[in-house]
Amino acid sequence: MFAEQGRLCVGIDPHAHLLEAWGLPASADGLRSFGLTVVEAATGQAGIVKPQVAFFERFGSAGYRALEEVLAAARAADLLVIADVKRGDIGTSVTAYAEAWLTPGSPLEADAMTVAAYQGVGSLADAMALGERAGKGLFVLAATSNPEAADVQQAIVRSGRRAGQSVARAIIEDVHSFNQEQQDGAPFGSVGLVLGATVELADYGIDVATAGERTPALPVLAPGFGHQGARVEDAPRLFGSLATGVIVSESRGLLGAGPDGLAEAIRRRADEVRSAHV
Ligand SMILES: O=c1ccn([C@@H]2O[C@H](COP(=O)(O)O)[C@@H](O)[C@H]2O)c(=O)[nH]1
Repeated sequence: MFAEQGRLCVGIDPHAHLLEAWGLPASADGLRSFGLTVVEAATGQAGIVKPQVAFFERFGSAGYRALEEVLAAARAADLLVIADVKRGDIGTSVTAYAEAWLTPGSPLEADAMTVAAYQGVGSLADAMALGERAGKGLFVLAATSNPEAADVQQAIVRSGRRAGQSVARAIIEDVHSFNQEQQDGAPFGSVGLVLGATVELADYGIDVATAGERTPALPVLAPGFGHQGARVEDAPRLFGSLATGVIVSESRGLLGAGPDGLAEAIRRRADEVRSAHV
């Protein structure tokens, strides 16, 4: 999929101001139209879409019904779907979240989901194993794109085998250990990281020159392009050896061109991503 369709991930973030600009109602029907329009515009141009589930949750069960249709349409169009849900909890509960989003045939089936390791990467172990068995993926938040997160994510772990590493670095190492244990000959691990394109990974004690030299390779979901200020041409410098696994994720910067100019904006950004050799 990476080779054929490239690494651009188009966010499906139906902000209220975008619904209005697109001439859509602020309702579950508006979300459905918005999501289906993004899916249509991305098809054949980008390989991946990422619905931001928060916007659908605002409309309760009707929002979830709209989301189910958008997920099904994206998967039917052969787009990979990353459900941006950022779930985290004790192990048994986070596993139930994984069952909801990663079980084949489930109403909310996606190809991957985002999860939070605040309760420890170990709390995600069963969910990660479930994803691996189902041929699905998880992206664990590590160094996120929002500036408020730096204090927590750069904090130094005090005990255990990751002592002395930043929280973000420790999460990367734990995820890599899981992928190594599961290794099945696939070039990429089933679990990846969220590493924002707005941050300098050196500030987290991560050396991008070597961080990506791993087998299996680490998938990286990289939000922060466009509206948050990161530029596609900077991706090779920002991610270094991790760049082979980077998914360039952008929402508002592309969605602002919609609905009429969205397909063209996606086409142009997908070309930029290819030219940047990410
Ligand atoms: O570190 C993170 C993790 C997730 N996000 C999500 O990505 C999109 C970004 O939207 P833009 O409009 O391109 O800024 C949004 O859904 C966030 O919740 C992130 O930005 N940073």
